[in-house]
Amino acid sequence: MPLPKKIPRGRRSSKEEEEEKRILANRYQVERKLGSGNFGTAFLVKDLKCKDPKDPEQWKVMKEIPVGDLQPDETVDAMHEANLLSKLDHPSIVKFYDSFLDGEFFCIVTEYCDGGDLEDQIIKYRKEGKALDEILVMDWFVQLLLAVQYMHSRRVLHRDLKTRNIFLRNNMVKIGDFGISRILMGTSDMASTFTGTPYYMSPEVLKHEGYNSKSDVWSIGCILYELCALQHAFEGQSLMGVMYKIVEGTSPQLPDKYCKELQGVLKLMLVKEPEKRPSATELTKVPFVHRHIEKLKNTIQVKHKKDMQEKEGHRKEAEEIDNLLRKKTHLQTLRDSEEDVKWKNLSPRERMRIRKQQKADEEKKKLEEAVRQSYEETQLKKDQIKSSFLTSNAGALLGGRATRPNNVQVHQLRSADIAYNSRPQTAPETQREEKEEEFDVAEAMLNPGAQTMVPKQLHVIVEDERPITPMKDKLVYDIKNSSLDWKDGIPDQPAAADTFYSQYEDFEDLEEVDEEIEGEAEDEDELGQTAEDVEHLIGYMENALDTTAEKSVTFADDSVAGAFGPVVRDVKIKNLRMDCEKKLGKNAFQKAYNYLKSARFGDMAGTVDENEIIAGLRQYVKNPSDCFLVDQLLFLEEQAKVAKM
Ligand SMILES: Nc1ncnc2c1ncn2[C@@H]1O[C@H](COP(=O)(O)OP(=O)(O)OP(=O)(O)O)[C@@H](O)[C@H]1O
Repeated sequence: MPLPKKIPRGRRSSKEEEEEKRILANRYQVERKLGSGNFGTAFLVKDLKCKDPKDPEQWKVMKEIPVGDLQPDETVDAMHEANLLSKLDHPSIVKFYDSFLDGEFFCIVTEYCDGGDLEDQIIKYRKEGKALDEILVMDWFVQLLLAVQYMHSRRVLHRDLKTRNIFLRNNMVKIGDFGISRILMGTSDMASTFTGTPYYMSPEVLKHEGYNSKSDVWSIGCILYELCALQHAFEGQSLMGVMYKIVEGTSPQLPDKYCKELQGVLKLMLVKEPEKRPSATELTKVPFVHRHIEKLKNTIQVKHKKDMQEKEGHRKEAEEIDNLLRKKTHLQTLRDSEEDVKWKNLSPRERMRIRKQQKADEEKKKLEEAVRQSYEETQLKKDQIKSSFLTSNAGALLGGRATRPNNVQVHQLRSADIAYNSRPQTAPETQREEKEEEFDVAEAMLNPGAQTMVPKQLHVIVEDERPITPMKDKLVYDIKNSSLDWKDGIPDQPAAADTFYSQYEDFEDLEEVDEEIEGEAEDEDELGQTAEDVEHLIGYMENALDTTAEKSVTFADDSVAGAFGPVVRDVKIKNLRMDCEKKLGKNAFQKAYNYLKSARFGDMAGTVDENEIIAGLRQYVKNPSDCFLVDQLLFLEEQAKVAKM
């Protein structure tokens, strides 16, 4: 998984930078703000408990929800609910990790999904003028259905399913905020209708008939429609218009591109009466859905098997490299300690011999350097001789004898190879031949008479007053035998380790190999995480395909008092008011608000129809549909008033 993108420093306010330094619960370091929702603010955080800086699981989401100044005993229910949620685990549900109180905030820590949400996808497709492929729609829908089935079988309702709450991670969909509304709002009837956007609300919820498991099914029906049509299932110019369509309107039609069976599934999910609407489990038994679960299971299984084989291949390769490196280190250690032991076991005579050879090694280096320098100087001299000879004796060379320069001596040595053999190894063979050729010409110029007398195999070193001594000659001979490799306790040919090292010629150094292995391990981690999810999903699909599975029942939440309810609701109302002011401007907002309040709940209530209300709003705002949020605000304020009575 790619690490979360960083916002460039310049684009962050100093407050945001300050935010980034915060560490909560001694564990979560705020990285950046992701956005604000109905209840609070979401942040990307780094889990400091994850020690591996490359572990993608270190990135989590923390939602900070203002809940006011509560006594610890007032939060017991919420904490208990949160604890239960953290025990649930499904590959298509955003994992709930942790929760804690931090001052006046209730904090929830969940899995981070880096692939955006379904609303983003819908907007993207709409902008590009494209439609989502039916198979992709069904792949996502099946995952959503199985996730809802899982939660419902544990008697947990979502209450706020919408495309903005469904995330993508590693090409799998994941539902966020499952069970959160129960923690925050409890399960009172008041809470049942208290959600943000109305587009996914079921008729029974809008009619205050209570929220139950079928209400979640309605919401995924709306999501299914939106994925196909790229617009809400129930649209309207005003909140009331949307609500009216949900309660009274007909079921929307999918675009022709999608098959009749899919249209049939949608129709089942958008049945107005919850008792006639199928449960998530019943939907998995609808032949079209059942077949798709089977198809998806097979596709995932084949791909998973291939991924696993590839992973196994990578793992084996990484293991081999790892083993070889271990052997290499081990061998080196052994070799070092062997040398220690063997050194101790040597006789004084042998030790003396080795010391001598070590000394010879050092001398060898010195001599090599001296020979190299001498060689270079000689070449330089020859060049000088050649050019001065050619300029000053050109005539003589052409017609008679050349003059020999005074400061040059020529030494002919029987131990001929020495000069070249002890030359630095880097001198290429061709260069060597060229030099020999050059030398012969120079020699001919220096000593034309001797030219035929110099045997071809003899090499001559030209030195500036520095003859090679017998002592040096002897050292050069010693160099050839100065290897310090071991065999049977005495220096010998290169050890097996060198042959072993040669396998690593491709690697610049050990660090590079380590990085390579680390990289493989990282891929493996990511695959490991995905693989786990995939295996779980296959398991859930197998269960869903089991026709003997029990039939599910409709249920509503068990009664839980939402301790945070009143505060959370007030925060939501405050935020909504701010959003309205921002959208319409303070002045226009206030006028539209007063007018709508009177039309919905005041003097005008029941005397004007929806068209008249829209026409009335035109006095204050250019686009009456911009007052959608104002309607929502009024609706929430009314609920809060009733709740306080
Ligand atoms: N698990 C997650 N992984 C990645 N991004 C997330 C996650 N949860 C939330 N976000 C992002 O954080 C931002 C705020 O999310 P939040 O859920 O608080 O509000 P919302 O979804 O916009 O509205 P609502 O409160 O109605 O759910 C959004 O941009 C959302 O995409």
